[in-house]
Amino acid sequence: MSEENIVKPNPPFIFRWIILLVVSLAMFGNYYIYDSISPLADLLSKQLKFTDANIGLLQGIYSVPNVFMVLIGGVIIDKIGTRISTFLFTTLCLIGAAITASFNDLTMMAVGRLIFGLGAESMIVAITTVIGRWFKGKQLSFAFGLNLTLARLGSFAALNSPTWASHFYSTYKYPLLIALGAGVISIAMATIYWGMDSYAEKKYSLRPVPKQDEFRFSQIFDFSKSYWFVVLLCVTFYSGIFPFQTFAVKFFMETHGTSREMGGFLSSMLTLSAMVLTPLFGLLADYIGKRSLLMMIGSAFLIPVYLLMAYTKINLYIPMAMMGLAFSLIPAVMWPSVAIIVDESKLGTAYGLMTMIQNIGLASFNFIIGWANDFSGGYVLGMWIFSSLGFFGLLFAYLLRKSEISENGHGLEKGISNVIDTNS
Ligand SMILES: C[C@H](NC(=O)[C@@H](N)CCCCN)C(=O)O
Repeated sequence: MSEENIVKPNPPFIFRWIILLVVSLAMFGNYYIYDSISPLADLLSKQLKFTDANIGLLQGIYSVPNVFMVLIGGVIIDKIGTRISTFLFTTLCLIGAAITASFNDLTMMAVGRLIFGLGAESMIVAITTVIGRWFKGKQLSFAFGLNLTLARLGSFAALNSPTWASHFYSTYKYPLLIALGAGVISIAMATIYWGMDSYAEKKYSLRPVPKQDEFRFSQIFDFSKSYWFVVLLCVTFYSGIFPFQTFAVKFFMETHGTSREMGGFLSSMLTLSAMVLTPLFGLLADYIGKRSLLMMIGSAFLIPVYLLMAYTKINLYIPMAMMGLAFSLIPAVMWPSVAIIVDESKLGTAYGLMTMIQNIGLASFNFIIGWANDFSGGYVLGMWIFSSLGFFGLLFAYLLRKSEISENGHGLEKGISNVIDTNS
């Protein structure tokens, strides 16, 4: 019998979950490297005399290549496959982390962060494609939720490294070497994934990699108003979170007198709450619908938190818990909303475009806030900028709701409970 005629069995159940674990650990390393700068900010400014604008540059430059890269990253993944592309993008992350850890001048450290950024976002897209391939028609949303939880564990570990790796915080260099170690974990996992996926292709019957429409500029004009409100909310929301985290530890230390350990822990509260609550809020939204309303509530939480921290001596757990709620609620509802609003054939373009615009915001606001801190000699101006971003987020979520409850709505406000009601 020829090899083509042999009917291959489906992969065993456990194989799929091991693949998920392996690629999620690769993403753990990616998120660790991304968040390794913020707990170091005060050391960089003391030992290397970096300004806040320099620190903003180190974080913001990650996003610069992604303004172009995420769009072509999808095409590369389609062309060369998920195994090679995951390995290639992860290698870029590792090289970037190695360069950042090897130099002590701003230019070369920034080049390292740029190369890391070049690989990191496309690596996330490649891993998302892997999960889509292995879990489509199975427990896809749950698998994505677990993947994000393990990835955020990387952020959590990095932000709390001043506690569990306190001995290494005598110089900025050692924590960057730990981040390089996280990159080594990523490349090891990308290699194991390559081996497992090749083995599975020979032994088992697998779904083909789902093809997405290639990006065509004209498609942008086909997207609905609701899609654009989600994109605008995405860019304002994430610009109010990730660039805040860039300076958070230094801000807590200098303005609220916390230790570096405590500052790192407070910042990681966002990540911790998102690890636990994001899948739960996802379930809530699936059940009750009301997605734009939930995004309005999440945005409303954000507006006062920065001003509370800038002007009062409030217990920092309170604003950070409010921010943590927003950081759990909005992503849980926002990313899946795109799949409801946009036609499946354009989903790749829709997510690519959204991530591209998100990265424009992340780059700009890391630079702007760093500059604002240096210019004003404090953090109040930056906190007003963040609070305004919260206000615009609320406005876009409100406009989204208006559009969704009109006759042009896409069903964002409908949940499983409505379907049950209608059917009963
Ligand atoms: C799902 C979402 N991911 C992103 O926003 C990425 N484009 C950027 C991740 C930056 C590294 N922490 C998220 O993490 O909420």
